[in-house]
Amino acid sequence: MSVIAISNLRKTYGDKVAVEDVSFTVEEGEIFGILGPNGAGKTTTVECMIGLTKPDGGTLEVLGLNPVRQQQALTKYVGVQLQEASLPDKMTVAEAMELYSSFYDDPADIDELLQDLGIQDSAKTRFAKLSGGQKQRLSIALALIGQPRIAVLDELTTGLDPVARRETWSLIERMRDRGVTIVLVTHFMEEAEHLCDRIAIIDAGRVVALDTPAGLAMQVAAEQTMRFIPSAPVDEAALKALPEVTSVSHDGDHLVIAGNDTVIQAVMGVLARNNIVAGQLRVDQADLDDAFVAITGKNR
Ligand SMILES: Nc1ncnc2c1ncn2[C@@H]1O[C@H](COP(=O)(O)OP(=O)(O)OP(=O)(O)O)[C@@H](O)[C@H]1O
Repeated sequence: MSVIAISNLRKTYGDKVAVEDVSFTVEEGEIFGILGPNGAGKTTTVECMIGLTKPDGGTLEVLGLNPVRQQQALTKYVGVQLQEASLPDKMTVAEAMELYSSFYDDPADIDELLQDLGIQDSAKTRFAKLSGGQKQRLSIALALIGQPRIAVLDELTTGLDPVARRETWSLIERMRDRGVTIVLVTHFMEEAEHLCDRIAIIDAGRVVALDTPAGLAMQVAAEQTMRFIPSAPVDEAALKALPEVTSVSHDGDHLVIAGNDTVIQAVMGVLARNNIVAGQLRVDQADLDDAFVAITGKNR
């Protein structure tokens, strides 16, 4: 079941087209990633989705509500953690949670949520004294206090060290396990690959690809490259004659063979029949990073 449906969304600021034409749907219970270069229109898209920004064109429906006309109703069901969210320096974690919880008719239990997110020991700590990781946990807690059905997280792990980032990932997974649908805007390929069920790549205000992380990688995975040092001279003409092989070249002692997704089995078969061992074998397969670069045509 779709919980978010965006169709031909358009938003301009004066002459500047922030979102040209964006359409996608988000299914209940999934982690949906929005990926794209700087200035692609990701934040504008999610701001329109939650009713913070009024679109110039297109239709949006979130949980059956219109974000423009029914924004107030929508806030009950959608938890939001936007870029650079900040609280007064002197406000403690517990005070922030109480303040936010007062906005909702049926808020989550504050102690339970803090415990779940591992910041119960910081309940009396003031915002200014929290570490980057603790601030992120608090922002997740605030996004969840209203027991939302959808959580929108924009650049949640930017600025976090790798350990804190991985901890945040497991929090996001726990959120999903509670049944919350998650829309995640991210710059990190690894994060999208690890967490997202599906990803929309947005470039220059348009969706240029939409698939699972593996599906996106597959779009550019037609070619694989294997490199190895053969234990004895190889009949290169025989390798080149294989239908799976597109090229055979040398890099020092290494033989470099490119081909389709079954090239490895084909080459290994020839080597085995000739009692040749492939030393220091390395296979390079296209990943989401390659897909992103290929799809957007931009190196990041
Ligand atoms: N309030 C605004 N006024 C004018 N231009 C804006 C405004 N908000 C966004 N833009 C422009 O619209 C374009 C899309 O911005 P947006 O913030 O949606 O991109 P983004 O993909 O989220 O980028 P980033 O990854 O850098 O956060 C950018 O060129 C941006 O400068």
